[in-house]
Amino acid sequence: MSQCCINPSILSADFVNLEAELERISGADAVHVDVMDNHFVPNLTIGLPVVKRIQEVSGLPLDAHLMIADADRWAPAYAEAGLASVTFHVEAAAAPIRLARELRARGAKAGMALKPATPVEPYLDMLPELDMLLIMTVEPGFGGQKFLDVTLPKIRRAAEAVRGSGLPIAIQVDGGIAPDTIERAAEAGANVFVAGSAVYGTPDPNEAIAKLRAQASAVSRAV
Ligand SMILES: O=C(CO)[C@@H](O)[C@H](O)COP(=O)(O)O
Repeated sequence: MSQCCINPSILSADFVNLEAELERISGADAVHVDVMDNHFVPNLTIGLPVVKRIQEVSGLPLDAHLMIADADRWAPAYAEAGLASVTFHVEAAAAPIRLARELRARGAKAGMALKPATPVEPYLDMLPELDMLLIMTVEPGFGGQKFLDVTLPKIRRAAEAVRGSGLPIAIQVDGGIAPDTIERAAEAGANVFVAGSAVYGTPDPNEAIAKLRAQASAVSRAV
């Protein structure tokens, strides 16, 4: 895949003016929605009712990243709500294969996220059950953190396994993605990039999206 996707995280948006903030990222590929429960991560954001409303007013597909405990119980409702993709954390799922199947059965793409310290190897057999692997490039919980270079070998390993499988599985990265880090992540094999502060922290979010996409796509074409 040479055309890379940029999914801005609305964690860095102004939550009081979300509808206007969505309009500022109209050039994005999808809206990345971070759901945090203050259990799985030490931060609290929004839940299903707000996500549903965002879905109603957004002209873009929604890409939900569930940083919540007991994902087996709560994630299927996000798929039921019609979101394009629903990503749960493997560390928070008792039965990840069953959960991925449930998400797909409800019409969503099934994504599985790994924290920086979680190895990918034990889960490579699961690839046929997934549409996306999210390799966290910071500890989940907060925007504005520094990209962890230590995650690059894991991105490489995941991308290599996906290529070997021949399956159309996206490799998403999330955390510290910015003009000075996106090329490293793309070179390692990522093709869907979540960016919060590097998009909303600029005067023109759509311009930031276009630049990030061009940077990543150029690297992706070259490798
Ligand atoms: O999931 C998370 C944080 O847990 C992310 O989606 C952040 O919101 C990304 O923010 P930046 O690092 O791009 O500022």
